Order: sequence, then structure tokens, then C-alpha cells
Amino acid sequence: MRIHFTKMQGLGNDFVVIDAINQSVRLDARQIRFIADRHFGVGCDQLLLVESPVSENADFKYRIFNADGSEVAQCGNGARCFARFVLDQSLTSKRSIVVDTDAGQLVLNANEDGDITVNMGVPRFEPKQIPLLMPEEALVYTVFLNGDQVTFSALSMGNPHAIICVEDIETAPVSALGKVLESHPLFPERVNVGFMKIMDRQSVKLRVYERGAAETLACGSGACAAAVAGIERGALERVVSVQLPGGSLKIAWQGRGHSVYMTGPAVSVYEGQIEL
Ligand SMILES: N[C@@H](CCC[C@H](N)C(=O)O)C(=O)O
Repeated sequence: MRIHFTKMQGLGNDFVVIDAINQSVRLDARQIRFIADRHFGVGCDQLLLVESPVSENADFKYRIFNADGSEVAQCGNGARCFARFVLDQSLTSKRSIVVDTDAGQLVLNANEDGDITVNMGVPRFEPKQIPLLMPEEALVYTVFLNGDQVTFSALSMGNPHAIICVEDIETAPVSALGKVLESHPLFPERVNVGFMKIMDRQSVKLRVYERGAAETLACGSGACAAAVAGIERGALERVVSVQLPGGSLKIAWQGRGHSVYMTGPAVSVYEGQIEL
């Protein structure tokens, strides 16, 4: 099977995006791991499949797979790249696009300046919704790992996130601690682990160890989760600039019960074909 794909990136979080409307595509986890492999395949953090919508009021459905082959429900940078893809490929001429995802419907707006704004949905805090095996909701949770106390916020942006506040973002133990927490039994579906340094009330620095992909240059849902956690802790205003290794996102959240809005770039890098 020969598949046509587009290589894309949002702040260096990179994607292989495949039109599964105009080509017949069925991929198993082994094939996804092969495509995502940076030495033997194309290389990407996530693979996105663009499909026909399942609900009447949606324009498309898109599915998200991590580099390890696992299918997941939410991807912030992926949502912006998906919007850029359907516009660039002339699959739609709408500037406001409704898309079905496994985390519910998202609305994406293509702005005049080329950036994309995504309504990322309402964050969930109840442990069962994250999911997190804790008896009740708390502002911060504590766990002991190899004798060290680790304190984190936890919430769902349609996918699970733990956010740890750090003093020094450069030396934060992203790989070591991120890997351990990602697969900790407290998180039955694993977790994305963000390390956040609060710079001032409107800006943070963030590095994310992503579930199924290790540390990436940016994580859009992680940026939303970090901003929400900081706002919940009373440390941040309602509009936050999140600086990731690959660039910055603007995150806006009016508080509990409201959607989170994420604005940032999405770029097509090249197109190609791969034989599976
Ligand atoms: N890079 C993404 C998140 C991709 C999914 C995540 N690794 C998960 O398993 O939930 C983003 O930009 O949000």
C-alpha cells in the first residue's frame, strides 16, 4: 500500500497527516510506529488521520495516534495542523471548521494572520474523568517516587495531564521524572507530564513529556492544561503566554465550566509518499 502524506509541524511538535477521505487507508499500530520512526520511517510525534465526519453538523473527523501507535483523543498542535491541512488541500473553504474527535467536537478558526484558534473544550478536574486514582479532587496531589515527594496538579483536556511547578525549567527532570510519572499506576491510562516555570502572572515556560511520544518541542493540550492549573492555583491571569521549546502559544480561559482557547501557528513542511 502506497500512502500520500503531508509532513507538518506546530511549534516543532511534528505530524504525519494523511487524507483518509480521498485514499483508502487502514493502519495498524505496527505500521504507525514504522511511519513515526525517525530512522526507518518518516518520523513524527503523532500521526493524524483526516476522515469524513460522523455527526451531521461536523465538517470532518480526525483521529490522533502517538508515535508508539496508541490512539488518543486530544492533540492541541495537531488540531491546528489539521485545520491548516484541510484548508491547504482545499478540502474545505470554511474559515470556521467543526471537527469530530474522540474527545468531542472541536471548533477551529483560521485567523487573518495565519494563526489558528482552537476551542479546546472544557477542562475536567474530577479524578475519575482524568483518570487519576485518587479518592477526591484536590488542587494539588502528592506522590512519593523513590523517596522523593512530587507535587502536581492534574486535569483532563480531553486527554490526561499532570503539571509540576519547577524553579528551573532548563534543569527540570523532564525525561527521568516524566517517564516514571507517565506510566505510574495512579494514572490507569498513562499521563502527559508538564514541567512549568511561572515567569509572571501572564507567562510561563513549559516542557512536556508526552504520553506515547516522550519529550516534544511543544504540546498544545499540555499548554492549555498548564495555564488552567496556574489559573486554578491563583498564580496566573486568564490570558497566558506559554513558552515552549518550539515557540509560544496564547491560552485563554475564563474559569470553571468554560472552554479553553488556544491560538498558535501550524505549518506544512513537505508532501511525500510511503510504501507500507
Ligand atoms: N502533542 C499533542 C498531544 C498528543 C497526545 C498526547 N501525547 C496524549 O497521549 O494524550 C498536543 O499538542 O496536544
